[in-house]
Amino acid sequence: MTDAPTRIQVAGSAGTAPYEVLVGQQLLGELPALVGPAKRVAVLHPEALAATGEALREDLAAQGYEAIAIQVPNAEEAKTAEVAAYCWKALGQSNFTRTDVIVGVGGGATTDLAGFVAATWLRGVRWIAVPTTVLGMVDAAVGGKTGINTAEGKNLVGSFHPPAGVLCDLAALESLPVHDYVSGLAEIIKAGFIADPAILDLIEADPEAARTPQGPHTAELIERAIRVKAEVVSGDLKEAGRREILNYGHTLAHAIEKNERYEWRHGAAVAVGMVFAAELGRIAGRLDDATADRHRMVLQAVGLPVTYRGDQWPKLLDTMKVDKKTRGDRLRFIVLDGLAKPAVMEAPDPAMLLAAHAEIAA
Ligand SMILES: NC(=O)c1ccc[n+]([C@@H]2O[C@H](COP(=O)([O-])OP(=O)(O)OC[C@H]3O[C@@H](n4cnc5c(N)ncnc54)[C@H](O)[C@@H]3O)[C@@H](O)[C@H]2O)c1
Ligand SMILES: O=C(O)C(=O)C[C@@H](O)[C@H](O)[C@H](O)COP(=O)(O)O
Ligand SMILES: [Zn+2]
Repeated sequence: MTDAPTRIQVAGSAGTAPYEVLVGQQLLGELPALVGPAKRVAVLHPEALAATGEALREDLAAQGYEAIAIQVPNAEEAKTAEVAAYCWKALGQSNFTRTDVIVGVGGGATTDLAGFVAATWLRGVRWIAVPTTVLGMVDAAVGGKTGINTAEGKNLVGSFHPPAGVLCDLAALESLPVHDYVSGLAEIIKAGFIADPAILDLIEADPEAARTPQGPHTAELIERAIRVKAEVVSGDLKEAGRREILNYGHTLAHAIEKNERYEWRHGAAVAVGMVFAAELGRIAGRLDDATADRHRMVLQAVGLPVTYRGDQWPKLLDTMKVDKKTRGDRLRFIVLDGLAKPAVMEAPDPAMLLAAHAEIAA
């Protein structure tokens, strides 16, 4: 017998339906109920999860669905217009209609792509997220931000298209390489700094344990971070305001990812980006020294990076200009006015940006 899963509600907004995020073990039995009366199901998965994708496809076929598997490249290589076009072709060739359903199984890159394909195919079909990384569970699969990258930057094309449900099967984390597991901790730590400091206390108490799925607080950390995300997106699906707090650390992070040709994991870049944002807050006199220093300590304790090459600043600054929070020529950053007090900093003085950069420059 497995315990009943935890169910976290995400409210519908802007005309979208509410849905649940389930966290537990052996959740795939929940899939048919979510798929509902569709005739066809497309299981979109990365190369690394070929066996999982095929097992899921077979399972759905055994339940009577016309099930196809669409294999896409691992990680950010999947978040391109070319791969999206490949998926559209597969859907077209299987006569995929508006009542059919896409299931995205994988990390955040895969679910971002799957959601985007679902948002654009026939102007929108239902989709279900089955995240298999820490980062996917606590952040990417929840909230309906879907998208792909372009040559100019990260996530520049996309749509708000919430899933019909999210199944976080913690058993999937057993096969995740430690580097990827730890990368996901960055978004959990982000949730700690912007909204739920108990997360930071749990990680700081035993950072080594936080690095593994066997740690005593794994489920609690994941559920706490999901609750933060669910609460925020429930009130502001389309990022008209408060949702911007989820972008803490991301302005610089996305520029680093692009600069590294997406060879850095998103979470690693977010770790550096949060230290930068904390320094910006400190330099502006908005954030106390202890909270700013706490960023470096907790991130380093779990093995995340807190510095980046110092010679890249002009390129990073240039890329930050296309960040989605930018308005005209005004760069905007999420900073902290204190622990769990996120706020927007509008058009900071370039000298302040440079000073914050000096604090993260390796
Ligand atoms: N939509 C959102 O709100 C949102 C939020 C946060 C991040 N993101 C996006 O998520 C992406 C990062 O996601 P990620 O950190 O999950 O990385 P990822 O999706 O790139 O996955 C990392 C690697 O792990 C493999 N993998 C996935 N699950 C596995 C498993 N269980 N066992 C073994 N290998 C597995 C993947 O194939 C990939 O090679 C970025 O593109 C980021 O922009 C989106
Ligand atoms: O859900 C959100 O809103 C976020 O900003 C969560 C981020 O962790 C995530 O990386 C998101 O994809 C970034 O979105 P973007 O709008 O800056 O591309
Ligand atoms: Zn992120």
